[in-house]
Parts: sequence; C-alpha cells; structure tokens
Amino acid sequence: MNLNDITFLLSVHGLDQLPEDGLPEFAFAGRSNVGKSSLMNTLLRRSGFVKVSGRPGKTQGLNFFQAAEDCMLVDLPGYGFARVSKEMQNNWQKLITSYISEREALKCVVVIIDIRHEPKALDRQLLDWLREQKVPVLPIYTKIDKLSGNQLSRHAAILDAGHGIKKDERILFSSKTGQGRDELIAVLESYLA
Ligand SMILES: Nc1nc2c(ncn2[C@@H]2O[C@H](COP(=O)(O)OP(=O)(O)OP(=O)(O)O)[C@@H](O)[C@H]2O)c(=O)[nH]1
Ligand SMILES: [Mg+2]
Repeated sequence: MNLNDITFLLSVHGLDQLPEDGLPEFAFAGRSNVGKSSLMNTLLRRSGFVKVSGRPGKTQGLNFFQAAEDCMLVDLPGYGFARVSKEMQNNWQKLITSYISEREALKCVVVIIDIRHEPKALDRQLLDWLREQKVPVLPIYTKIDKLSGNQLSRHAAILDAGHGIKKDERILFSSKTGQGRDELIAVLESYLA
C-alpha cells in the first residue's frame, strides 16, 4: 500500500455526506485525546498532516484520507470527552455507529488505547460492540514511549485482561518513536490482499 501519495478527501458530519462505498477503508477510533491523529501522522510519516492538539475533541466529523488507489484511512472523532455537550456526543455516536455497522468498504477498525491508563468502560463497550457486529478489530496500545519496560508489560497485561484481548492480536505503538508502525502496516496490508 502506498502511503506516500495521500490526500485529504473530505470531512463528514452527517450520514448523507458519506462518499460512495469504494476503496477498502480503515477507521481509527479511540477516546478523545488518546492519540488517533498522531498515530495516523506516524503511519503516513507526515507530521502535522492530520491535525493534532493538546485540546481534547480536536477531531470533529469523520475525516477521510485517500492513499493512492489503495485504500481510505478514516480518522474518527474521539469519544468520552465530557466537555462536549450530551447532545453533540449522541450525534457523534449515532454517526459513528451507523458508519461502522453499515459501511461495506470498512475492513477493520483500529481501536487505540492509552497504555498508561487502566481499562476504561467506554473502550470495552466499543470493543464488545465491534465484536458483536463482527467487524474486525485491531487494538493498539499507544504512547508506550511514556512507560519503562517493566511498567509497559504490566500495563499491557492489565489491558489485555480487562478488554479480553490476546497478546498476539494487539500492537504496542508510539507516535513519538514510530515503534509499531511496521506491524500496523503489515496488518492493514493483510486486508488488501
Ligand atoms: N509521548 C507521546 N505523546 C503522544 C503520542 N500520541 C499522541 N501524543 C500526544 O497526545 C496528544 C493528543 O494527540 P492527538 O493525536 O491529537 O489525539 P486524538 O486522539 O486525535 O485527539 P482528538 O482528535 O481530540 O480525539 C497530543 O499532545 C500528542 O502529541 C505518543 O505515542 N507518545
Ligand atoms: Mg484527532
């Protein structure tokens, strides 16, 4: 898959704005501020291409990026951010769940989790719901550069247990060092074969 030829296609705020089903799609989901946009920049090796901020709730709408004639990468708005109104949260949820459950082109949802935190109910809910929907999931534990070796394996094991994730089905990642990037690309490519 060619990640050098990447273009921003559009930002979708309602179901009627979704582009026609076409190229295989990979969606990136996770709590607000977990590092979804940063992970995409690291994947693309283009710092600042996908907007990143210290302010949670930066990504609004579903942002579609097209990689050559290969696939689409979809940056989803983060969930679980209290400062966004309930009504807005509900709208986001409706849009995202409709997109995920109805989208034929969607091959896999990359679920990004902060390695430093304890298992969170919202992440578990998303994972369980995706499993129910039979949508393939790739869990990624990110920000691993913030932990030392010992802490890292301990936290990873706690998240595995809390979310029912097997060690060999998730990826340890850092947007800062690029660790995990090759593994991520390998998994995405396996869906394009
Ligand atoms: N050290 C470190 N910091 C990271 C990593 N990934 C993201 N960050 C930082 O975490 C903050 C949030 O990153 P974003 O990529 O904007 O997170 P997001 O999930 O897209 O956030 P929303 O769009 O607001 O939901 C930024 O300050 C990033 O620099 C990582 O792997 N390591
Ligand atoms: Mg973002």
